[in-house]
Amino acid sequence: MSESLQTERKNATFNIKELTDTLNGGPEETRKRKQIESLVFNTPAFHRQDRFQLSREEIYDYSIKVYGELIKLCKKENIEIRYDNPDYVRLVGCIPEEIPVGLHVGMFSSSISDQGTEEQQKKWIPLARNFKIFGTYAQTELAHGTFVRGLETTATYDESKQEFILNSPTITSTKWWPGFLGRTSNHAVIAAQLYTKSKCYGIHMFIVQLRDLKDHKPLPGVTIGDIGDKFGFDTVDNGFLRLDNVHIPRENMLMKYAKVTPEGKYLPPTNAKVAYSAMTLIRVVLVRGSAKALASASTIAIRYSAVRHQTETAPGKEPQVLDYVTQQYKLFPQLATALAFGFAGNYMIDTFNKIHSEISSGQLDALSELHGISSGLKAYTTDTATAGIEVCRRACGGHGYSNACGIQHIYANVLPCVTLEGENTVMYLQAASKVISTIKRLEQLRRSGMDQDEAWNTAGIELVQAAKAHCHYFIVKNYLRSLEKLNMTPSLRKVMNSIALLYGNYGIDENAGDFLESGFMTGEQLNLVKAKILQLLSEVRRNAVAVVDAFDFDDKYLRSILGAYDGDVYNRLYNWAKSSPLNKTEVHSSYTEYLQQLLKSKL
Ligand SMILES: CCCCCCCCCCCCCC(=O)SCCNC(=O)CCNC(=O)[C@H](O)C(C)(C)COP(=O)(O)OP(=O)(O)OC[C@H]1O[C@@H](n2cnc3c(N)ncnc32)[C@H](O)[C@@H]1OP(=O)(O)O
Ligand SMILES: Cc1cc2nc3c(=O)[nH]c(=O)nc-3n(C[C@H](O)[C@H](O)[C@H](O)COP(=O)(O)OP(=O)(O)OC[C@H]3O[C@@H](n4cnc5c(N)ncnc54)[C@H](O)[C@@H]3O)c2cc1C
Repeated sequence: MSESLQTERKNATFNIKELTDTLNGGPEETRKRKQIESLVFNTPAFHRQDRFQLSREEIYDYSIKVYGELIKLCKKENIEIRYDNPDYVRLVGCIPEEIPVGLHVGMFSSSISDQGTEEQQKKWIPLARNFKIFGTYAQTELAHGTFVRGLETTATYDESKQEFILNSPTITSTKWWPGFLGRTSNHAVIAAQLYTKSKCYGIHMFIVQLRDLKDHKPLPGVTIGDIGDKFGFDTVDNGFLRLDNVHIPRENMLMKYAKVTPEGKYLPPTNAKVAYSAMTLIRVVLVRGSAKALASASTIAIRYSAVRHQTETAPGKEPQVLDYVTQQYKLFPQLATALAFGFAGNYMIDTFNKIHSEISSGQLDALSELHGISSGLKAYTTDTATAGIEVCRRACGGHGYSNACGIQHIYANVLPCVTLEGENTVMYLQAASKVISTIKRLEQLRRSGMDQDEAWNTAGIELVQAAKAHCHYFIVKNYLRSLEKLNMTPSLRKVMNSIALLYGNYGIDENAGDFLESGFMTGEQLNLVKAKILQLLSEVRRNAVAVVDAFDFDDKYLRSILGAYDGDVYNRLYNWAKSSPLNKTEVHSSYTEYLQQLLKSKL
């Protein structure tokens, strides 16, 4: 165990276990989490030491193996795989890979349970829940992701056969990006333009079988595959799909809200946007996901900064890099943000559960409110977490660039979240129709003769800024309210208050221009904010390692040499280097193939 980390832990002014329990929702919740986690951490099949040295094909193979192991484990332990089962959420939450179960449960099955009739649910949900079928959510196309109404895939009703016929009429209508579509899924919920009696009724969802259940071969009319290598998400076979006259029974259109009768009559839903429910669920989940990702990266960078000593500041004294105020100014706001987003994530899950049960019972009034807040917070938290994770990586210096750091993987998997489930600018704009002050500006533009679309586009930058400011304000308010409600010992409360104040003051400092421009604060007041931040950084310094310890990430989850609990960074780094595939033999084969020739040549 690193002496530096031991000292940090000894010097903490609060009880680490108390904070872990507080963040988990009580000691009993911590116990349940640890019990579930031990199932994963004690099953060797979930872990590969050489994970970061595998080829793309091997990584995909590994992710499917993990998927299978997870399903077996759930069956053995009697854990029902559904997104609203806390034990399942705990279990899947300690697997640090993207595996197909997320989309299968979170988008494929949830679309059916939210938008399917009782009969459809009776037929499909047991098949999905028992993994007799593997599903994904195929909406995005080559030419249209954001503009859902512009999708080109068609589902045309043929009343003589009571079937829908699905087609990708153009290259641009090829489904593109859906996760686990390329090689894994045999079914998909597909978004397509519904046609009946020669009239288009817009986007609706259809369950389509894509592959044979016996040999997994694509069914007639289905052309399907992986879209190729990406920045990250290397476990995922994001796919392409073309449909050529694929027939499905009428009953495969999800018909809880919108319906097509056997005779081909279209019956509209009370709110067409109810068809977007799966996207809303994942946007909500991503708020908590951002918090967890930033907490993981903060843990690695803060532990490493306590172990790392650099630059002799007095004879024989090389301080821990965590003692430099500049390092604290990089890292402690990330720690504070992770906590703030954690509370925002809890708020979103509670709000989602409340509104979701209203929607299930047919009351759709709060759908738009849920959409506004989930869009804004999804964008704000994924944007901020992505930037914060990179700050953590850079704070690890040179070793931060090695895959041994562990932050790269976190970054690569959070990065697409600023695009998937709604590109963030577009999501901010969805949240901005909800911010009162921007309406004034829009009215001004309208009075100057612009039409609604023109005015909206012209005010776009301000609208996005307003949405960001609103999300930030909401998160600060929710953070302070959540702390007030928690039952904590005075020593823990003191630490948590300092971190919350740091979050608030740092936010003002970062956006100082806006506060000055609006006349809300003077330069003198901003100087007070800066002084307060310095004071708070020194308060947080003493407890920083203990706070990240309280997140309680297992080393098997973090997979970081720089951020492991024992801080034995240098021995581990040396062993990591020795295990590099390039070091397998004493002399690499390229020597005899090329270098030796060069040495022998008479150039
Ligand atoms: C962090 C670490 C985690 C790691 C891994 C996680 C893995 C995750 C895996 C996930 C894999 C990724 C999986 C994927 O990526 S799945 C694909 C995700 N795709 C998208 O998210 C597409 C984004 N685009 C849209 O959602 C729509 O097209 C938007 C919203 C832009 C416009 O829409 P549309 O073109 O239809 O517009 P309209 O003009 O007809 O209507 C506008 C009106 O509609 C209201 N409205 C709009 N939407 C909703 C809604 N949902 N609930 C309630 N209401 C809604 C809106 O407020 C407005 O209301 P009002 O103002 O008129 O009253
Ligand atoms: C890793 C990953 C996984 C994915 N998984 C799935 C999946 O499982 N299923 C699925 O169906 N899809 C999936 N997607 C697709 C994803 O949902 C879309 O890529 C996303 O919704 C963005 O759409 P787009 O690609 O069309 O971006 P575009 O809309 O083309 O964005 C390009 C630029 O245009 C801007 N822009 C677009 N419209 C507007 C506007 N109205 N106002 C202002 N600016 C605008 C954007 O801000 C952005 O800067 C996935 C994508 C990725 C990267």
